[in-house]
Amino acid sequence: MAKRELPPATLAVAQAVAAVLPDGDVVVGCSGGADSTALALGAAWAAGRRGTRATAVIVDHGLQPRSGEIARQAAARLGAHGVDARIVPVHVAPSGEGLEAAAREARLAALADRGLPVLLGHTLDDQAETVLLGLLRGSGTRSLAGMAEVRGPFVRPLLALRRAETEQACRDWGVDWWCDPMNDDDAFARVRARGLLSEVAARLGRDVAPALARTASLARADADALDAMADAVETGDLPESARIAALEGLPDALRWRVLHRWMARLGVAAEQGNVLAVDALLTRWRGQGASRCPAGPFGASAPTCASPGVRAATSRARLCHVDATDVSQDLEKVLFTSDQIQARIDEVASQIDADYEGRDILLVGVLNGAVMVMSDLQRAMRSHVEMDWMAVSSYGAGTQSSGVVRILKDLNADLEGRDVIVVEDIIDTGLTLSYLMSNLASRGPASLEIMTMFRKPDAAQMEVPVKYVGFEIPNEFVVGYGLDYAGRYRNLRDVGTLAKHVYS
Ligand SMILES: O=P(O)(O)OC[C@H]1O[C@H](OP(=O)(O)OP(=O)(O)O)[C@H](O)[C@@H]1O
Ligand code: HPA
Repeated sequence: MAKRELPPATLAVAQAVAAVLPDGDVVVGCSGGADSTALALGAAWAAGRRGTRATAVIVDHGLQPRSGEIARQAAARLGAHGVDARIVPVHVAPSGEGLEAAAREARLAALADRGLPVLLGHTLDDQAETVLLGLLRGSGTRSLAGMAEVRGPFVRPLLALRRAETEQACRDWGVDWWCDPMNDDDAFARVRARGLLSEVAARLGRDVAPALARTASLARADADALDAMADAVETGDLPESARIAALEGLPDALRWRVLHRWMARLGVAAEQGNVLAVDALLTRWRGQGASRCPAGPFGASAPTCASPGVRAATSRARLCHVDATDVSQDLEKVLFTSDQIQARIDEVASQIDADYEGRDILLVGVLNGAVMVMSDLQRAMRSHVEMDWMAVSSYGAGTQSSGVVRILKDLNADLEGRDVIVVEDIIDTGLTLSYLMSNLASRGPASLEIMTMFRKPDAAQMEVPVKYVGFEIPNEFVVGYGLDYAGRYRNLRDVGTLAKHVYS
């Protein structure tokens, strides 16, 4: 058939195939539907002009009651139009990925079996559905990239054409096609996506498929470029600290890809939550401990991240496991870094030294929270200090003061005539210290003052005279540097606000 004899829709199909037709013979995957029937006819036309052969292969999955008959009818229709058509029966063994995926695997394997390029009949509408499904999967640029025009032996010449065009092309060629009832079966995600696209188009008053298909080609170009850049990141020969610095310096898009590959290689479930948890150890490490990730779907049952390779690659946090429960997810923001806290402790210690020049001081720490500040403060002081401890509790496992202060452990020291400074991690409502101060004042100290690392002025319910304050902070629940929530987070070096999802 000469080109000028082809009506517009058939010409569009034939030209689309001719534009990408590989040299030599090809196989055309054909289901008997309009898309692949038009593709087979277009390929036969284009191959004929080149003097090569296009053989339509109809894979019979044996999954529908009349599948053999349907395949024979499809072959006959093509044969009547001069297309060489073969039927290849396959056995579909259900796999963990579901029957649809297993059928697809078996089909592609059968089509590629001859070692020839394989043309597939996916259209722009299929591409739009694939992008929508990818968007809902939420795995980023790659999942928006849809189907590639060429991937391995598979070539998709019709990605720029609409389904309506392939149907029109079949009509123009005078060939009937098979309407697969599965295409209307809502049990399939793709069918539901198709319905959703029609609804979106109706609601917006415009066809959205072309925009989604354009998104696919833009996203594919971006994803290919970023993947190539991530492939080129090679930190293997660098010492650990340089390796960490090299990764830290990368933009998120590259660093996450590098971490994703590395975790996948170790058999760890490299879903984004886990990647971010590991990433936080690299880029936002503030003393949080190891992070544990479950093994990936094909990995061994236990995480393999305890290997020295894992530690070397990711962690100055001495990472030994990788986990989505990494505490960085539990913090909303860091208010004070360890360095800022230490610098402020030095200032307060100097001030106390100056105020108590020539006097011995008894520091009374309030367990448990004050352990860190007591330890750092006294080491920053030049004065002679003794220390003693009280244990009281008013918060228990919650984020609100119970208002009832209990002495869990009393002092060993006698306060009579002593210069006493009570050391606290935080004053919040003031209930704890207001109770404690009147209790301690009744024991006859020469002087009694308070040093607290943090104070929340907006939360005060009781006025407590505080001589030394590290930092005033907003009225938010904070953790780290001795401050806990339900016993956790005390060992973080920085102090940050606790994300609400942890306690709501
Ligand atoms: O000003 P307030 O509202 O009374 O809160 C301050 C108190 O709360 C915390 O103790 P917590 O009872 O939580 O025990 P902990 O030190 O063992 O964490 C903190 O260490 C203070 O002692
Ligand atoms: N964090 C931890 N413990 C506390 C707080 C806080 O904000 N306030 C009183 N105890």
